[in-house]
Amino acid sequence: MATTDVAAPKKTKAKARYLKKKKEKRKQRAKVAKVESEKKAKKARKAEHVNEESGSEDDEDEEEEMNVDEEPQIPVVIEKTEREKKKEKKRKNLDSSLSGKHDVPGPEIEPAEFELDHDEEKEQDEGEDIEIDADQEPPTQVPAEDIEPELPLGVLPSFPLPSHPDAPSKSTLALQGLDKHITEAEIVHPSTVLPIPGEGAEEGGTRLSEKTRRRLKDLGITELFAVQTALIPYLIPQSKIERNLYRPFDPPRDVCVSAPTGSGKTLAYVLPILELLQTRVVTRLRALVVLPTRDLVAQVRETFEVLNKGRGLKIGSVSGQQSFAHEQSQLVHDRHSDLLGGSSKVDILICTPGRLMDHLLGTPNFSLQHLRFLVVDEADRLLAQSFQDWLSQVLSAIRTPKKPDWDHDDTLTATTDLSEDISHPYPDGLAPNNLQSLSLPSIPTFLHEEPESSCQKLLFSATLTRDPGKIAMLELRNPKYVIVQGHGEGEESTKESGVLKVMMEKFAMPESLKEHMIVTDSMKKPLIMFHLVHSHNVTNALVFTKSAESTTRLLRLFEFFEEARTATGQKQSTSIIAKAYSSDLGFQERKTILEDFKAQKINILICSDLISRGMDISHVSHVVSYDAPVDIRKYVHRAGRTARAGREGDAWTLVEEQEARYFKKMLSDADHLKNVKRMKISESATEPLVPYYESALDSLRKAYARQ
Ligand SMILES: Nc1ncnc2c1ncn2[C@@H]1O[C@H](COP(=O)(O)OP(=O)(O)OP(=O)(O)O)[C@@H](O)[C@H]1O
Repeated sequence: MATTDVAAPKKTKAKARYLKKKKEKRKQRAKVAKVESEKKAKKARKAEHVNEESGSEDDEDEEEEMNVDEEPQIPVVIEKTEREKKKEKKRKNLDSSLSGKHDVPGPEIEPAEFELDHDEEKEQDEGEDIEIDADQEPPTQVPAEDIEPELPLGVLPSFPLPSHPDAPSKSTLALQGLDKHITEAEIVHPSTVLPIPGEGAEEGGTRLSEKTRRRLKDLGITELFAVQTALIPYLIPQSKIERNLYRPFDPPRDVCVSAPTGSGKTLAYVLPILELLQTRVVTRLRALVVLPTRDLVAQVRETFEVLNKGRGLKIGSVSGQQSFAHEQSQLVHDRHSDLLGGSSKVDILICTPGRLMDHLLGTPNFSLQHLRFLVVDEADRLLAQSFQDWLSQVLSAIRTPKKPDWDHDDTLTATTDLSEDISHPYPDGLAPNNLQSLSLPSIPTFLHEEPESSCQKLLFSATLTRDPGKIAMLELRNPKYVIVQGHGEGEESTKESGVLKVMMEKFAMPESLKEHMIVTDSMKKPLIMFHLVHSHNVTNALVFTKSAESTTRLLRLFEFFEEARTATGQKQSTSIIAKAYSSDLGFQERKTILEDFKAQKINILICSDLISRGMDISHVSHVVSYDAPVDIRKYVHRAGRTARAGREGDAWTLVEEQEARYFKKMLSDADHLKNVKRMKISESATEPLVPYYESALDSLRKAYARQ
């Protein structure tokens, strides 16, 4: 008994409280004061009796005992109905079998023994109750409805069996253990804009110089978009001191940005880089922009060049598009002597991670030690690529060189021979980052702080990674998160909900995008696509397939279809010009095709996912996912090739019947299913095109048979 009492103190307390309440009610029902006094008298007599037997008992225990042993005992037993007796017996058995606490066999129970047990318990609990507020609610583990009020006295109430607590919701889990910087993210509504004041006016909060504002106006840009409103003034500090390129003892915070496709992320980093670097005196490599594909490198370089006009900063790119030796000659002045701090022909370098690694390891005097900005665009994609461990190599190359070891004679003995590794040339002693590291110990200084690299990392994506491991790899310094995120009707817009959406991969899409899915038989997919193109007069579209090979096959079928259609049936209608765009083509060929598409000499680009990320072709009115994307990130980036910069756009996805369930689940997990409407195409709608389609299939079969 003793051990069980110790093992279950809470249970005992709850029971005691229940019994106490019951007793209070009973007291209130006492109508006659006379009966009360009689009871007290009897109690006193009983107290004497008990004290003689077992030492001191308090008043309440005595009262309880009296109720059972003395006068009321017999009437209570008599008044019990058959049902109550059965219930009592059942309960005793249940209690004893569940907890073993009341080890009393049901039928042979001795009332006296039972009362004694009960009183012992009560005695203990009354003592505890002194510290507890009498009005206190019963403990949650014993809900009031579980206690049956008609239980006879002396019968312990049953307690609910232990049960599993409810599993935490997905949203609770997504927010658990999040870095505090993420929970403190700045949430910006996509409709936020900041007008750019014209020439002669104040900068109007944009922090942009007059030169830049003039250039933007020439390009037709009159206001900053949401992501730019949040980022440009933040990255261009107001005070002159803070605009210093290097602040080794007060380095800038890193920034992570999640904003929808086509929302203007590129200008959000291009403009601050150009503004801050224009004060530089000598050319050093100060900004490095890393992108996942050559096509994107070419696109971003163009944006830099357009905005750099009249500023004189030198911009370069390396992506393997030219020979390695040629790229080397574009990057550094001198590849043959060891130069302090390396040498650079460019202020800004735009590159792919693979080629960057080649130069870091193979181009003498190519150094990242003057880097002020490291931009990782399409960050989630780049972090998924290992490419010779590019990220850790880059991070180690931008770190402030370690203080050399000084021996007791004040002679310099560097711990490592820095000249050994061509990728890390001798540190430039004059670079503000390094001044402290090269100071002689004999010069007294009160500064004990180690200088830090002033390199600011800027990460961008429409589908920012939520993987804490990947984020940790970046070694971010006090990162500021900016999330451009709207909210649906009836949804509350709080910081928490914005963060939650990104963490649960509920990515924001452009508000001007209309999305549809068409569930179809796989055999009819080409016919459906041709029908969509013709019935909606689509003349500027990207059609995504799952591979370079499917791209070629679909293009050939489409060309045969157009041939058949224009040759026989609809003589008046002009043929739609389509071209393939995939990794099967060389870079120059792709470049020419892209230029023709931008010039609208080509109507439809049938492409692989090579251009599903980042490519900015403003006039794309439709995106067709001919093969349904298999993950939500791919869906977001493909669809995001249209409806850019606030323009209207349609995204259609053809879903084969057997894929429909998976596709819908993918959208539903991203809380996006409601945004994608179902489009039904009847047989009669496609019927007029069937003869051309059949003829095209026949031609394709023959063409493949010839090969
Ligand atoms: N403030 C602005 N006013 C007008 N047009 C703008 C503005 N900012 C950017 N744009 C235009 O919006 C288009 C999309 O910009 P950008 O390519 O930077 O989008 P993004 O957010 O990087 O998209 P993605 O995630 O797909 O790479 C570009 O054509 C760009 O010129």
